[in-house]
Amino acid sequence: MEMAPSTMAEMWTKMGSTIASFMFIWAIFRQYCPYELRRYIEKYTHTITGYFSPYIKISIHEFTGDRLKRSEAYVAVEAYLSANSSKTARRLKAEMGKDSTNLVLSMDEYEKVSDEFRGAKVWWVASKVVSPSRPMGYYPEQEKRYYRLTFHKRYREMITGAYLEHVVKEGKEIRVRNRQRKLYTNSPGYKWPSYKQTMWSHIVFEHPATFETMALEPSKKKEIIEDLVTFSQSKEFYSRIGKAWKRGYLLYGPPGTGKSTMIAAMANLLSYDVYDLELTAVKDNTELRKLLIETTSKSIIVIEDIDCSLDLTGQRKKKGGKAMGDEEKEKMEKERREAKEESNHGGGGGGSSKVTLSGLLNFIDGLWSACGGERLIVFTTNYVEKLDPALIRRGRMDKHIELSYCSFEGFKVLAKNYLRLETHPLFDTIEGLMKEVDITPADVAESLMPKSPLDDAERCLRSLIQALEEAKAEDAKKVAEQEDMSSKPIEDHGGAAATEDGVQHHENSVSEKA
Ligand SMILES: Nc1ncnc2c1ncn2[C@@H]1O[C@H](COP(=O)(O)OP(=O)(O)OP(=O)(O)O)[C@@H](O)[C@H]1O
Ligand SMILES: [Mg+2]
Repeated sequence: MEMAPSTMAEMWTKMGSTIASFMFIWAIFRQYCPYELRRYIEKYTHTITGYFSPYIKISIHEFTGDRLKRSEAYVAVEAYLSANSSKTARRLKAEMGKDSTNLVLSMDEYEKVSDEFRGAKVWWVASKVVSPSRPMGYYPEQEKRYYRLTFHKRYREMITGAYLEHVVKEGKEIRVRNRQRKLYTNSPGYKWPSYKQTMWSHIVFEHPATFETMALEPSKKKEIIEDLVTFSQSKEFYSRIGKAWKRGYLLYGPPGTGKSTMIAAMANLLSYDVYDLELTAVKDNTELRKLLIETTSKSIIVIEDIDCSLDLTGQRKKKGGKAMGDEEKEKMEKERREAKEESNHGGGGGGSSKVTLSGLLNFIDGLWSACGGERLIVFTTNYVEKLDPALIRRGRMDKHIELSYCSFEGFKVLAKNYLRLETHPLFDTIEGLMKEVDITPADVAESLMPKSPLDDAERCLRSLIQALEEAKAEDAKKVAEQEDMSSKPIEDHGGAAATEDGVQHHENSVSEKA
């Protein structure tokens, strides 16, 4: 029997208004019903519908019990769905992708997408639970995001086994492929609000340095690359020998010899993130541990100028006593540290850190340091001899790499990079001069940099020759002054002190120059 059109219309209107009233009442209920009561009702509604529904639901939460780190499963599902849902989802959100060149689409909150696996259909929903703000209103509402997977109970075994394995595996692969590498900092310049869940701030890591462009003796370069690659492929080995999967590198040498550049090259070689840890901005050992826990796998934790970051040299100073001329040296050293701190961190260090040497040692190889895995810890310093031996012993800092003045081989790499020159008649002159004086790769690079559009390769090489000749004249002047001073009997002590200062350090480096 067919219904009259007017009756049909009435019925639709009635149904529409019933649904609208129900939704209105539900909205009012959600708004004014106490949070606990609402959760209680929702819980029992789910239990009752669960008895009748043939569907199974699995939730994957962003933060699990300990709430310290995003759950790995959530992150993998997020990546999997971003790649697979952008063609079917109707509401998408866009984020900047790798190398900041493209937008990556992923499903928006409350969006539902379907997926198929070996003939079984499943549905994914991105959702969140909003917990209410605290009574004093100081902390804002907290959002707990999760993905919910729904599927028919007849596929239970396959979905909980093979399908979820497939999602996590593919999600992880997608993440590695699309990963936009990040440079993190804990510097106070980027103060985080107290309710924010992470203590690190980050920007995209875009440093172009590679080992290829680094001026370094070829055999040393090869050795470092092999060491890094072996480390990154040794997951099984580390677990077999019962050691946390991490490795410490100590980079030391005079300013401008490429320590920071090498860190960027390491990150680019292994596709790791970089955590630039500013120790003076860390309140105490507890905060240091929190920062460590929040670092992710496949990363390099860097502490630059470790000798300037903490008073890790205090014990040694007390033991050694004061030699003649030490006061002046100490003053100069203090100025150098302050200048370094300011240039590295825009003067934001503050210096009120209560991090101790033992806190730092714990950070490097305590129990907490093993969480996460696949991590490099890199320290840099200009004065390796000033660091506490405990800090840099093998096992903590496994590999000590000295970066020294530029060798002729190093110069050739720079000439190739900067001027596209493999050989030139002026190379012989440069080689001769480089044997006589020390010059940092930073100074060579600066001389080879064209200063005007008219500067051709030859002009740049001549500019380097001039810099080398000036350095040679400067050295000769210093030697003459020293000889002059040591010829006076009263200044014998001065001569002794001089063996400890920069000149001595300089000579050591010459002998090690490639
Ligand atoms: N070995 C090198 N190969 C190529 N370029 C280099 C090298 N060393 C230095 N440079 C150039 O010099 C600049 C300064 O180098 P870098 O900042 O790495 O020195 P550093 O050793 O970290 O100095 P500091 O001790 O003052 O921090 C870099 O931008 C880079 O262009
Ligand atoms: Mg540096």
